[in-house]
Amino acid sequence: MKIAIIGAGNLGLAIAKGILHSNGATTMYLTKRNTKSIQEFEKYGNVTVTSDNQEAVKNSDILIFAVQPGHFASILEETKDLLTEKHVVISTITGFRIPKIEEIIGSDKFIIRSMPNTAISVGKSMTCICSNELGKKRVDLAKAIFNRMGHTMEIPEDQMQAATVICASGIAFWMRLIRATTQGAIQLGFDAKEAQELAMHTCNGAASLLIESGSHPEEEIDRVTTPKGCTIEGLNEMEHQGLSSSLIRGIVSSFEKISQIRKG
Ligand SMILES: NC(=O)C1=CN([C@@H]2O[C@H](COP(=O)(O)OP(=O)(O)OC[C@H]3O[C@@H](n4cnc5c(N)ncnc54)[C@H](OP(=O)(O)O)[C@@H]3O)[C@@H](O)[C@H]2O)C=CC1
Ligand SMILES: O=C(O)[C@@H]1CCC=N1
Repeated sequence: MKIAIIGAGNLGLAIAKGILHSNGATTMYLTKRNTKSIQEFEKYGNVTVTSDNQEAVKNSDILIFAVQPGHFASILEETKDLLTEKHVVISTITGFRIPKIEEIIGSDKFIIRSMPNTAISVGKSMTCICSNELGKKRVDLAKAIFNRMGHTMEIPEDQMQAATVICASGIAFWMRLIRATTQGAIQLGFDAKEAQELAMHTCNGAASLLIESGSHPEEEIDRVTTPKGCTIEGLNEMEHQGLSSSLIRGIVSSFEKISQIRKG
């Protein structure tokens, strides 16, 4: 597969690492305006680093756009005349709806909207996908690409904004929870390194329990909460302090912010 990542920033480079570590590309173009910081990627023999988006588009089939929302329209304008039937346009751009992409490049192109997260760099992204009408013929291809680097779910475009919050921003939310747990562990006497190890592996174990057993979180909580024990004591205190409520409110605020980005 000949893949171009247009906008090799935080997400673009995470995708590049995921693809390179899973040997998912025959050739890869990485673009950004200032290429100095990513020059090292050329050590992979099949990677070309350039600021020339048109060169990347001409020499690739799968185009993954990972630029800031405000830059996307002009980059599509710059490259649209080079798009042919070989190209699959994959956008990761927050709040940029498919009809808006079609307005610029036409509805006769294979368009996929994807929402990965930065865990794609280690092959653990939860990636949501939708497409335009024509792009339905390339959804399986897009899933195959992203399944190599985690788990995918096809969803209607109307749910993409919510998926952005839960899956993409979600990485930051979970990081903060792991960090807070680490701080608690330090207060209880572990050194910082041990504390983080305890927090992240316990988090990993909790997610794996659900993924592998298919059980409901409350079922697993019931298995841990000894009557009159320490777990229920801690859990109830967290809820008195608004743990679930603050998470839900944060998720909704994040969702509303995307509506503002879209209007902007
Ligand atoms: N970060 C994340 O976890 C996620 C981000 N997203 C979405 O992905 C997109 C990228 O986010 P993120 O990676 O955080 O942003 P970054 O700012 O880190 O990356 C954007 C990159 O685009 C490059 N760029 C800007 N203009 C051009 C241009 N004309 N041609 C080529 N490259 C260009 C910038 O480099 P330079 O200035 O050198 O050109 C920069 O490296 C956003 O739309 C975001 O909403 C979606 C899911 C998760
Ligand atoms: O914070 C943001 O706006 C982007 C979209 C999701 C993750 N990062």
